[in-house]
Amino acid sequence: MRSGLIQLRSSDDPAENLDSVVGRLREAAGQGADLILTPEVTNCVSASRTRQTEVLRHEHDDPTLAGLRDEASALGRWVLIGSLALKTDDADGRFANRSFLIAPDGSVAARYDKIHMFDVAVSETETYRESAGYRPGDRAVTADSPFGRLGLTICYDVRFPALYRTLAQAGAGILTVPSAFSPVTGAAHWEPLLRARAIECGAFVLAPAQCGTHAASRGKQRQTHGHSLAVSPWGEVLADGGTEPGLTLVDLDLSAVDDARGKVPSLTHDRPFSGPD
Ligand SMILES: O=C(O)CNC(=O)[C@H](CS)NC(=O)CCC(=O)C(=O)O
Repeated sequence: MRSGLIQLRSSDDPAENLDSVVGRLREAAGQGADLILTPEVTNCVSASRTRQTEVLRHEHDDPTLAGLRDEASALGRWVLIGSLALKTDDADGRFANRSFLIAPDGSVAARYDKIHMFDVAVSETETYRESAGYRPGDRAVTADSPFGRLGLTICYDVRFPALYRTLAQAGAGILTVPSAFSPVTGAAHWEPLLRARAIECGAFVLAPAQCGTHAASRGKQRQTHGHSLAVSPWGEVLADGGTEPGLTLVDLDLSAVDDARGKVPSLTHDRPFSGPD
């Protein structure tokens, strides 16, 4: 099967972002992609609560979700919307950071809310507090497709290997990690983390990414690492999307999952242990 990783430099204007994603989806379908993936916060990259409150919508009337469902069915392809920032009915006004798997008939096959929140001080001048704006999820999600079982995750989740082990042991052979990684942590950690998850799970890792310099908010320009990555179950980097927006096509030989797990069956070797005291 052929996968297509869409790399975006999303702005804080959802209509503009929808236009560019639809263009890339058509390009990917034209090149024969069966499963097409977009990055985290495909609809809007913004650190301004005011701007988000103005432009974001609830899932039931979100134009990006509606538009991408229509496009998936028009093209007859599977589409993993890495995530959409969406309004919720929570009293504290926090948003959801939600990933969607769309089937070729346009239906929502699965939805996943990012569990782990990026509350991190990368340096004195670069800090993130995702939990201030977003409500974390609390459920691991898999979904069945013609390409086997998918395990859905988002970005900072990649640092929590227990989630991936759970998904792999639940039968996922493709793990999705749509992201908007920070440039500093991206340079140091992005590739090794993704390769480690692929190796320990014996699973393909597909990680479409945001890249470049995004719209300024609160006087600060947000930058993201790019380098959309596809990794084989043996841990090899199959493709790297570089630093510019674009489309990366990757052919996946799905038998590589059983091959890798046959050679190193570590997923079946968990042992109970006690301590430390
Ligand atoms: O901000 C939004 O609108 C959506 N959320 C994100 O982009 C999140 C929180 S800032 N980014 C990450 O999780 C990057 C993780 C990362 O860079 C690392 O683990 O090192």
